[in-house]
Amino acid sequence: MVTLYQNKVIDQLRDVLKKKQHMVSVTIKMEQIDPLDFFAAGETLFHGQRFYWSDCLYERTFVGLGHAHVIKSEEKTKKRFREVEREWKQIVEGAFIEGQGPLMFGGFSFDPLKQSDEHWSEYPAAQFVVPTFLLTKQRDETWLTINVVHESLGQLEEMIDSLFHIRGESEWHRTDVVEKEEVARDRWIRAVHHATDLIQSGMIEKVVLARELFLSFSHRIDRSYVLRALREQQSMSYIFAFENGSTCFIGASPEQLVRKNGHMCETACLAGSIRRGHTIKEDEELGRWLLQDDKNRREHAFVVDMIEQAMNEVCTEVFVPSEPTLLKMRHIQHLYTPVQAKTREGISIFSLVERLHPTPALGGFPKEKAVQTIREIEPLDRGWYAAPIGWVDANGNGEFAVAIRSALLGDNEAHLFAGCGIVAHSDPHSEYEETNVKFKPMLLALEGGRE
Ligand SMILES: C=C(O[C@@H]1C=C(C(=O)O)C=C[C@H]1O)C(=O)O
Ligand SMILES: [Mg+2]
Repeated sequence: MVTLYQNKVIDQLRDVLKKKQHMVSVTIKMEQIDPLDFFAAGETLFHGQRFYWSDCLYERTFVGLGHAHVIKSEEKTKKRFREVEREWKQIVEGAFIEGQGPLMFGGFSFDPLKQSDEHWSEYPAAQFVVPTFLLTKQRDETWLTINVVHESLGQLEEMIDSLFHIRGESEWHRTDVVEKEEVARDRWIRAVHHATDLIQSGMIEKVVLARELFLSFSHRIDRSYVLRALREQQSMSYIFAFENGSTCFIGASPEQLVRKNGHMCETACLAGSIRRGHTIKEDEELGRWLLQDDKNRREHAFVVDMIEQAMNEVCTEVFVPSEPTLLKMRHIQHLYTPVQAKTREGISIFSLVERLHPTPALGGFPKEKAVQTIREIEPLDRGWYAAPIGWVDANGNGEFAVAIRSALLGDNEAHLFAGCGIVAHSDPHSEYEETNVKFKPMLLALEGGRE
């Protein structure tokens, strides 16, 4: 499939590598291929170095194989966003580009100051990768970008050969769950009580508390299988996977953090939840209830107010609808307010991410106090859960989702995460039930599609 262009590309790379540029990035048009077959084809040669991303509207899908360059930051302050931005600019400026240019994909941790758990050890405060091979599918067109830094051309030829074997008939493997454990369930319920006390005493107004579900499996989890299940089951979601060493962070999130294209940018307020109904009638009743429920409207309003203010500081023409609507996913419906704006001169996607993360949908309000409260009372390390994950291209355009409805996969185990917004009148039992609904997308994909 790549072979038609293989010799031409290798020759091109050979020529430009002679110029000793820091990175060479060449894009060629490819035949149509399912991006998941491309992801699966990297299983052996690029295991631990793959990523997958598709946006809510399937406008763009990216699959990365191999690491041409890795940008990492262990910085525990907001400097991490600027460090990544600086390094990315340097790479782009020093690159020889033919075609669309390189793109990097990665994410940030939720809170670098939180004591880190062993299972998140491969996920630092920030990490982005520029893949050796990037497949881009945009509408009906498919492109392959090859980014080369250190690899010898010999290795590259071998890698391209291996991609030639993609036949679009990958085998998928399902594995059985052998153990399911609600981690620190009682501590989480106590934390919710604690949070409502803090809110009622006026210390804080909203705080989001998350908990963990641990699963172990009879066999190795097939990441391509899980991605395919997510793609089939969770329409209108960002589907993502980021492999790092032996683990893979994966999910299907309905929540956009920010998208930037030139000066135009979008973000979204998503908070307030209820399950889907079993019948259309029940579903509509639940939706109407959600739109009018005081507790959920409060949860949502904190997010709208904060995002509107943050955007007004760096944008013009900020448009925020006055009332939320419903966003209905397979298992859950949310209150939703989309926001559009035009960035001021010199405002990068990194500064938007820095400003927005975490919104009160994932942190709380006021921001600093909420993050500190989470750090102190939440019985888990969020790692990259609930944090920004996404891509940035050579022109500084890109998109980030909020990495919820997600799990960290090891070989035979999975850590699933789900949280909910606690406000003054939150009832721990209903919040607990809300997290159960939010675990469903990952559970269904991992359990092999049985509901
Ligand atoms: C924290 C999560 O979801 C967030 C919390 C919501 C809520 O409490 O109503 C709704 C959407 C998300 O912003 C999660 O899914 O883990
Ligand atoms: Mg909620």
